Amino acid sequence: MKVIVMGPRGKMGKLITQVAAQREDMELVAGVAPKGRDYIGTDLGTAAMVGRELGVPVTDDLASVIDDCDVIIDFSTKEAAMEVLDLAVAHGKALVCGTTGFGPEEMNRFREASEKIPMLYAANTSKMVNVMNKLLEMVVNILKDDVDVEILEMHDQWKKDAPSGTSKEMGEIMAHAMGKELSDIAVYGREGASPRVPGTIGYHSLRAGNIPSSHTVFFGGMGERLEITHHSYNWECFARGACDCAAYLAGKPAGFYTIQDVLGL
Ligand SMILES: NC(=O)C1=CN([C@@H]2O[C@H](COP(=O)(O)OP(=O)(O)OC[C@H]3O[C@@H](n4cnc5c(N)ncnc54)[C@H](O)[C@@H]3O)[C@@H](O)[C@H]2O)C=CC1
Ligand SMILES: O=C(O)C1=N[C@H](C(=O)O)C[C@H](O)C1
Repeated sequence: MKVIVMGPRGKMGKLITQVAAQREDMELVAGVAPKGRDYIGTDLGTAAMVGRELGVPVTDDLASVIDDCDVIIDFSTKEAAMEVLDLAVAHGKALVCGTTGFGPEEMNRFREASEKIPMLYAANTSKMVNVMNKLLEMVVNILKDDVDVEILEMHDQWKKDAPSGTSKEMGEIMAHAMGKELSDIAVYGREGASPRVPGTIGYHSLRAGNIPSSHTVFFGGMGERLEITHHSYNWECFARGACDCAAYLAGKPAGFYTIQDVLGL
């Protein structure tokens, strides 16, 4: 599978390049970075600190290399992601997008694109987080309105979006299990929102240091509390999952795919 990685000097792009470079089923054909970066034109292996040259460049022009690839892996920014999406559709290329921070309009654009290309969107490519999502669905199905649901997520100080894409996905899964729309029941922060309205899902975001990613869902009952938590120690689990998602798209027809499909959940 021939792969282009967006943002190969970014936190995720670098790790994805390193993981893809080790895989027998993947061949990196280019990295794409924003214009003006001093590493444009250098070898992708050097730019992404793979430990060896890969013999392919970092370019600032996706259009000039896109026909060489089978799939694009994009963990960049929500603005860049829309440009990548348009080019992937125009050139009929598969796309894995793990970027977060999108609103409903942008998510609809991914859905529309999936009529023309194999499109996989995953706000979290960790296997364990997606197992956790199944547990959350199960808890809500069993406990229903007997519990108050609050989500606390922690990330590094540089993260651009809040709440995290993962916590939005978790909220959507639980709201769906409650037969509700997340937009009708989400409460962001607690200031001005106490006492608690039953049946809502509370959101709390913490940003500090270089915390990789933590998500805890609290189910508050009477005289007891259940907490389900995922901690990542670094970003490797997400990079491995991203490459698994790309490999899953090999030979797939146009359609909207998720990491649940990849993991068979
Ligand atoms: N789905 C998942 O499991 C995960 C998703 N993420 C998401 O991935 C995104 C990126 O996260 P990080 O790597 O931490 O950010 P980062 O800021 O370290 O990296 C972003 C990269 O995108 C590049 N970029 C920006 N505009 C570009 C353009 N027009 N063309 C090419 N490259 C461009 C930047 O140069 C930078 O290298 C965020 O939205 C984050 O929430 C992060 C970790 C896991
Ligand atoms: O920015 C991150 O680091 C992460 N972003 C994703 C999110 O917004 O949920 C996934 C993971 O939490 C790491």
